[in-house]
Amino acid sequence: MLMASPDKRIRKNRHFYQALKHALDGLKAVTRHEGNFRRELLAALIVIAAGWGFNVTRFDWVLLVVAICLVFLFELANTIVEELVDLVVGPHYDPRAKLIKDMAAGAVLLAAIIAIACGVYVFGPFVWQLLQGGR
Ligand SMILES: Nc1ncnc2c1ncn2[C@@H]1O[C@H](COP(=O)(O)OP(=O)(O)OP(=O)(O)O)[C@@H](O)[C@H]1O
Repeated sequence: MLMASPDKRIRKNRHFYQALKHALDGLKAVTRHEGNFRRELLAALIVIAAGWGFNVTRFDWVLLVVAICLVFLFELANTIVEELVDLVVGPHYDPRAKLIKDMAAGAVLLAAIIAIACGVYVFGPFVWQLLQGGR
């Protein structure tokens, strides 16, 4: 279960900075408590470093950034679904809870497959060239 920030206010945000702080609190919580999110952050940093190293084209950068954002957004949505299901169902087995969580995990899996396909499209030719050069 994720831990909320200690701020106990439940009324509407009074100004933009308050809304921004709460949004950042949410991102901080998911980064601190979700191992998958941290692993994806590390993978994103490696992909960005590889993009730099191989000096990929602007189009390739767009593909990589969209792929990275896609995975982060789906992982965030999956975490929200898990938290909501746990809030409603609690520590009990419920076949609908299982279905909902499995579908949310399936959505992350699809996003990850799309991201991997983008990675193979961008880096595949470089890796192929390296392998050819090594022979
Ligand atoms: N209340 C429940 N009733 C039935 N099945 C559940 C319930 N909670 C979780 N499950 C099953 O256990 C799996 C893991 O659920 P859990 O909430 O622990 O996700 P998780 O392992 O933290 O996922 P992630 O790795 O994406 O964070 C779910 O995909 C689902 O199949």
